[in-house]
Amino acid sequence: MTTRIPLPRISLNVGIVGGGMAGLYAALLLQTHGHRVRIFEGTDRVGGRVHTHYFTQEKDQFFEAGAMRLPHSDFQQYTFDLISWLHSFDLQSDRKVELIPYVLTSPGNRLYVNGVRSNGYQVSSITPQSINWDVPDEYKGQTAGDLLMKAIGGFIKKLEDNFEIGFEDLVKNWDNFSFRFYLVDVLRWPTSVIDFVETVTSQTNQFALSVPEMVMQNMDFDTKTWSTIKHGMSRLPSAMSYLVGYKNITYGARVTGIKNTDVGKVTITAIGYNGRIDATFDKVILAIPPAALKMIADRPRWSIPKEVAIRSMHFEALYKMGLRFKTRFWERVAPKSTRGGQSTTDLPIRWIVYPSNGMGEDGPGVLLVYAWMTDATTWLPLMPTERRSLALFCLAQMYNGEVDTRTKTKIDVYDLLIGTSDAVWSTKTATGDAMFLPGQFASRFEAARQPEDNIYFAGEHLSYHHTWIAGALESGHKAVCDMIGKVSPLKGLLRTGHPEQYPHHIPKLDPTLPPEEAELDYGAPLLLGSRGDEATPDVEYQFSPHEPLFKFNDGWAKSDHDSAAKFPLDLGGDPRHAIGVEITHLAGPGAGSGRWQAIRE
Ligand SMILES: Cc1cc2nc3c(=O)[nH]c(=O)nc-3n(C[C@H](O)[C@H](O)[C@H](O)COP(=O)(O)OP(=O)(O)OC[C@H]3O[C@@H](n4cnc5c(N)ncnc54)[C@H](O)[C@@H]3O)c2cc1C
Repeated sequence: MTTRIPLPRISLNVGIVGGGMAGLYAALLLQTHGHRVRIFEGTDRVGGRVHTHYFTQEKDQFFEAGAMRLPHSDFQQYTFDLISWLHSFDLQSDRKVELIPYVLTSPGNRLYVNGVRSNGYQVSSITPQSINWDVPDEYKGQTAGDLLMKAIGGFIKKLEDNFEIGFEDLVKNWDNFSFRFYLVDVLRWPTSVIDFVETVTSQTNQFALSVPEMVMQNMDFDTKTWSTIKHGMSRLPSAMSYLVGYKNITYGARVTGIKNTDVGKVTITAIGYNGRIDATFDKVILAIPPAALKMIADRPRWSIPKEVAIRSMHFEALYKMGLRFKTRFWERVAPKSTRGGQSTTDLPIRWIVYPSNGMGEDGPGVLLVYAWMTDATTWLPLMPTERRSLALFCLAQMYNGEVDTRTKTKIDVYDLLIGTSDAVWSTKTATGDAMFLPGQFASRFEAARQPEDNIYFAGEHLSYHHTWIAGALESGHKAVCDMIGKVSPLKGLLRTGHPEQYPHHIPKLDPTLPPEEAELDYGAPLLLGSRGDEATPDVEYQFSPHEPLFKFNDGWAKSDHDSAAKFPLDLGGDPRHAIGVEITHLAGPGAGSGRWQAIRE
């Protein structure tokens, strides 16, 4: 039987700043409850920290510059529910979001730490003894995994039993302490043991984060089954933006001003190469990282705790380089070939992640190196070509001289390289990932999430699950609930199964239908923009073009019901102002031309 959710008496016009996962999710949720949205995205693409870089359009020639894997834990249900919700639509094949297994660890993964080569499959089984790490005798035979679980297992158990009580307890008792302090002063671990566990299971200085942050990060990794998205994680924001409706998104629009109006609405100012737009909405969601929000100077001043939170919530840099080689040599090398998973080293590259897509295939393949925190920031001052040289130098230490079992030739990563693309997620561009310092869950989190008049806040940093897509979705859901009252998250009709098994017909999206008629027969009145888009008709806006070329309506475009479609869909961005990620492509000798080239995105 079909339950229809009635259209709300008042359909709100909501401006959303940021087209990342939090912003897109909030937009879809609002639309399914009959509200209209316009997303302002500063760059020329949606997805934010979900960003697949495609070296070529050939199969599996990509790397994930941002999010790459999804653990099947209870806490990640937001993401899987969203994906099954997307399955309710008859999306065309290049927008379908299909899960494939992600291999977290695999036989043949390596460990190269302290100059010792060891088996990195199940890296948590490494003991200090096995890699000559000098620790007091009673610790020599203990594995990194056991040590870590002894430290945090009790906290994780409490969270699993009852998340709310467990988390409150964790914050009340331990938030003011760094994880390192807890290990030294409470568990009395010697520094050498702490350094061993940190080096092998995480990244340099990660134990400087708060106890709750470390517990949450490890809890999410303590999951057996993982997935990734076939053909790249960008499929997810791409499908979402299609459903939001292309005409409801303005790209290249960096928001620089937010004002409360006298009649209780909110005006957003966005700029780009093509001009400036001022648009007034009933309500606004700011789904951008705090470093980006902080730099919007022209906005209301909120409470002291809120302003301190915006200034201080801690983010850490992340660094990834995708390297495309002529062969998937890591799958063919003797004796330690591998399919998927990751190797660990104390060399600057820290982790080598092997692709879970295209395993066993012939032809070129892409692997990536991945560093967090201090291990990431040390890459940033280097020139792109230096970064490439360093990555290759480290990979050569891991593989050069070993034999490719198929060609019987020696592996030389320099010769095999076709090209690189590296992604710098740094606080310079207002990203990285939220990783809270001591005291920040207790003193910053609630203040930062609190709505202010008609302004609401979202982003992974405002959820319990930092560094995950699920956290961004959870925050988008909370912002929408704060705005319109409690609503359910987006869920598929069935939790599992293929679209063909859904009990209702799968609606075809018909762009000619007006939105009011475009209802899914299982319920929500759908204002999804891909059908009957009318681009927020009641929104008052002014567009001030930089160039006469863009002049229409005597130099100002003002919305009304007849000319609503003129709402600019791209302000052109501003190449001088980097938002999000800096991506640099370098062609290697294997690219064909023999010249090594650099292209900056
Ligand atoms: C390297 C890396 C690896 C990761 N790995 C995983 C993983 O394996 N699994 C997982 O689940 N998660 C992973 N994550 C985390 C996940 O990607 C993020 O938690 C999530 O995507 C954050 O979404 P968001 O909407 O909160 O923020 P964002 O994605 O940062 O979105 C914010 C958007 O706002 C835009 N913006 C910023 N300022 C302005 C402005 N002034 N005006 C207009 N627009 C603006 C930005 O361009 C961006 O599109 C990873 C992240 C990174 C960086």
